[in-house]
Amino acid sequence: MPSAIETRGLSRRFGDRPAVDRVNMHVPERSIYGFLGRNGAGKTTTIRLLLGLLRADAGSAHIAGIDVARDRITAARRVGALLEAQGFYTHLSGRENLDLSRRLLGLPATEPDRVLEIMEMTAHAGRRVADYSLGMRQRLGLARAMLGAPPVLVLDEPTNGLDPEGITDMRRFLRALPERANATVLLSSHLLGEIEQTATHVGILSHGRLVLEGALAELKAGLASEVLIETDTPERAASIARAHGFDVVRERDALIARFRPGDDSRHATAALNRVLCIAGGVRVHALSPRQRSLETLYRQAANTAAPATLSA
Ligand SMILES: Nc1ncnc2c1ncn2[C@@H]1O[C@H](COP(=O)(O)OP(=O)(O)OP(=O)(O)O)[C@@H](O)[C@H]1O
Repeated sequence: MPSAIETRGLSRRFGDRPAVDRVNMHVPERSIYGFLGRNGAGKTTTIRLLLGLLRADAGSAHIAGIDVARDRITAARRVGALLEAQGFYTHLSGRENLDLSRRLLGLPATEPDRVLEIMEMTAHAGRRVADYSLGMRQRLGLARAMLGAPPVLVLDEPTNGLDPEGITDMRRFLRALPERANATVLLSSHLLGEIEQTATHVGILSHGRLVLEGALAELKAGLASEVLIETDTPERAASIARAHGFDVVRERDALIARFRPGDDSRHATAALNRVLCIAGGVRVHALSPRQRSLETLYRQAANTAAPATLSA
């Protein structure tokens, strides 16, 4: 599948600290790519590099096939962004704000109405932005990012600060965007639930390194299945299971057995049960399968990127 965004060895330091460290990113066309990482992981710096707002120290970034460093203006025309500061004139209406932006971009006069309709904002277009809810402002921001129909949309934490209803609303728009706007969406967030519910692909950034990337469903399918062991004697259960070759970990108060990827989890659970109850005499109250979640992927990926590996 062709890439809407592609970076090779993309790097940027601040002082002697790498903020973005040799990142090779592939965002497939028409995907919703969840760009995940803790605060300070380097998401915003990567986005600024992609938008040509910051120069890379090394490596390259291509947006819709255009090299951002070589042809910043053309690359910028292929990407629409919704960043934190929206900068609307609040005494003007939504439509007037969009019209100002479209004039600056030299786009046809029909553009504001086109994007307002995509974002279901036509009915509110004549109202002053000062009277908009935060959710409506975010929708207007998204509409503005779509002016000129760029093939790539970059959205930085688009649900930040929204109330639950606004979040549900925004997620619905996000999921529909590739189809409605005929665009690829890079969605930056530090919220796993957000990405899990909207993204088709993920890239996980940790200490400036891209530690995991791929189609979310495939990554989840590749995860080993896990079961939660409920027992009154977790220490004993863990040591018996380990002695029989099971991979057992403690997570806060829970005891988890992780099977190998590809293992039949029903057989593996039965084998674990035999070992604990029959061979070990452990009283097991329950062995419950755990959902293969983005959280597991995230935890495993983040653990593979200790800061010690970061020096260039
Ligand atoms: N202009 C700057 N000068 C110095 N250091 C910076 C600058 N911008 C970012 N950094 C540092 O680079 C690292 C990555 O920051 P960045 O803002 O890209 O992370 P982030 O993943 O977007 O986090 P957040 O979600 O908090 O915005 C951090 O250690 C940050 O302190």
